[in-house]
Amino acid sequence: MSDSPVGPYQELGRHPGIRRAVQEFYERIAADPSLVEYFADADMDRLRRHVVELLAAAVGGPGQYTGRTMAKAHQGLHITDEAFDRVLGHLNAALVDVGADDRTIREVLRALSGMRMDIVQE
Ligand code: HEM
Repeated sequence: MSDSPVGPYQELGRHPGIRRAVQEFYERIAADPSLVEYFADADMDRLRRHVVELLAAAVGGPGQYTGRTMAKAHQGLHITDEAFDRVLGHLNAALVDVGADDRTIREVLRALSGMRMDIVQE
């Protein structure tokens, strides 16, 4: 019998844990006056579903990301570096809230930081 390694996907509580973190994340974004405007026309159910898929895949979980590319999804939104940093800050706080450990949080943030070039299009 072999032990199954506990990776960041398991540590986050698999899909249920990731869904809770993403719920928490968008509650924080909705409460941030500097960000709400960006999301005014967004389909939030689709967005949450796609972010869950993307995060799960980013931490080695099963399933596929079925949304648009990051460049396409954020095209025309004029997202600034400052807005990007605030969004990552809310994700960090949401992950702390759901009890993720530091190592997992660093791993998630590192994976997403690499998407800045595609998302920030001032
Ligand atoms: C690493 C950071 C980010 C990730 C991983 C991310 C991820 C995503 C994903 C997966 C989607 C859905 C794409 C689809 O449904 O096809 C999306 C859409 C969207 N994102 Fe981001 N995002 C990030 C940063 C940001 C920032 C900084 C903002 C604004 C300040 C933002 C605003 C939006 C909006 C408004 C949509 C919806 C667009 C629409 O439905 O028309 N995102 N994002």
